[in-house]
Amino acid sequence: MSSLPSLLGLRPIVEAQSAGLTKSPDCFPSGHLSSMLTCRYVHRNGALACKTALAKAYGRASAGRASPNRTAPRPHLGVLARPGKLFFPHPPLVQSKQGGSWARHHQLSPSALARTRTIHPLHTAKDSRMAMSTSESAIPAEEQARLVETSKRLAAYQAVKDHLLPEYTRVGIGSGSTVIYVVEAIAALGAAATRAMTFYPTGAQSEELIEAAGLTLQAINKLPAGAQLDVAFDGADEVDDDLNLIKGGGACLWQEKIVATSAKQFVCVADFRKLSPRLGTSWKKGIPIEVLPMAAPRVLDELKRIGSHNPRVRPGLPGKAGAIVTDNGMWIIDAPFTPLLLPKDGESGIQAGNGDNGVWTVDALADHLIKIPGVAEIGLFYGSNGLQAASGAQKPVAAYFGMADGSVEVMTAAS
Ligand SMILES: O=C(CO)[C@H](O)[C@H](O)COP(=O)(O)O
Repeated sequence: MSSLPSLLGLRPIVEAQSAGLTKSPDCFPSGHLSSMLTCRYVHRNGALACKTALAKAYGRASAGRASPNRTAPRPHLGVLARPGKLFFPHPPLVQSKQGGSWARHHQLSPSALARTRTIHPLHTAKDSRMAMSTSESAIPAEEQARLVETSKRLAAYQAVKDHLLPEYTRVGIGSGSTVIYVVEAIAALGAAATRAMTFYPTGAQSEELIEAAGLTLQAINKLPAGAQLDVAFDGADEVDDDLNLIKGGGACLWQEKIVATSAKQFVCVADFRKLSPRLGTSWKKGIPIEVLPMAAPRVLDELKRIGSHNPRVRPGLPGKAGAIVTDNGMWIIDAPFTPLLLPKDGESGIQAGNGDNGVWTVDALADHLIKIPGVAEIGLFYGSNGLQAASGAQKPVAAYFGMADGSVEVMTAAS
């Protein structure tokens, strides 16, 4: 039997693009969301629908059969492939505005939904049924891991397609496993497209990625005074309804924040596991905080005082005995908190989110953490986004999520 990723068509999409297949011009608006688009891949002459074209182009039986007139089913957002449906044994917890108690749900808020559209690079009824019937027990671990990789790659290619314009010359490249696919997508554009571009890394890993892809590398401190990056791409550990992020799972958060805030547009790329109504619901390891090693004990004391549950210096094992040391010679403390509220949660008057009983809004906690002596930078990306601030925004203008059904959901910032 074909593997799920091959049914989802990841490689075919990538190969289709390099083989000259293009997206169908007849993308059509869906009935579910006004901005939702469903797209198909076709030959240049437009004669064949996606899967037929791919099977012919690559002789891959796994690309499946499709009638030329087949159109993709339109998934109902919030039902298909929500985080928690597939892989999280304990669904994310979100504070219910109505009852004031903790209620389980996976839905985006209406305002987040209104800012979300779904793109189906390649999608069949069969894929859709598979995604819907999938549960954590139904898919072997190896297949789950491949599905996640597929999702990351789909999101990366779509984000690069939408946000890397040919005239851009300065591009930020973040860190982590998803960014590998961002660099892959950029390199796939070819030397002619990227020759005039310079790429600015967020640490040792992305430096290597840029060099290995044959792209031009430049340190962020060489960005001329007053200049900005045209765009920066980076991953995230968790993304909430308002596009606040937790970052730093790979211990690169300090340089990541410098690069993100140096960009006119910061674009986040992730897989479906990262989409979360409130920060701290699915990412349970805590908020990464980069600290001066000598200050770590005092920072830990303060974190406990303000309600963090068991904050810890991140260990370097198995690779290194003792604490992890960042690219900047610092340590990382991971500080778990009760899921972080948004301003709209406070409007109900149920929770103030000012730290009482350890319950914080994202902004209030971030403002407090960054002022603790010895804290170099925090892994909360918050505040205004690139549409609201002329420069220096930490939040992305858009977050791309590769979904388990082979679609890409794009959540855009409010202006
Ligand atoms: O913030 C980061 C590293 O400091 C990464 O962007 C974040 O951890 C996501 O990583 P991945 O793409 O591997 O899931």
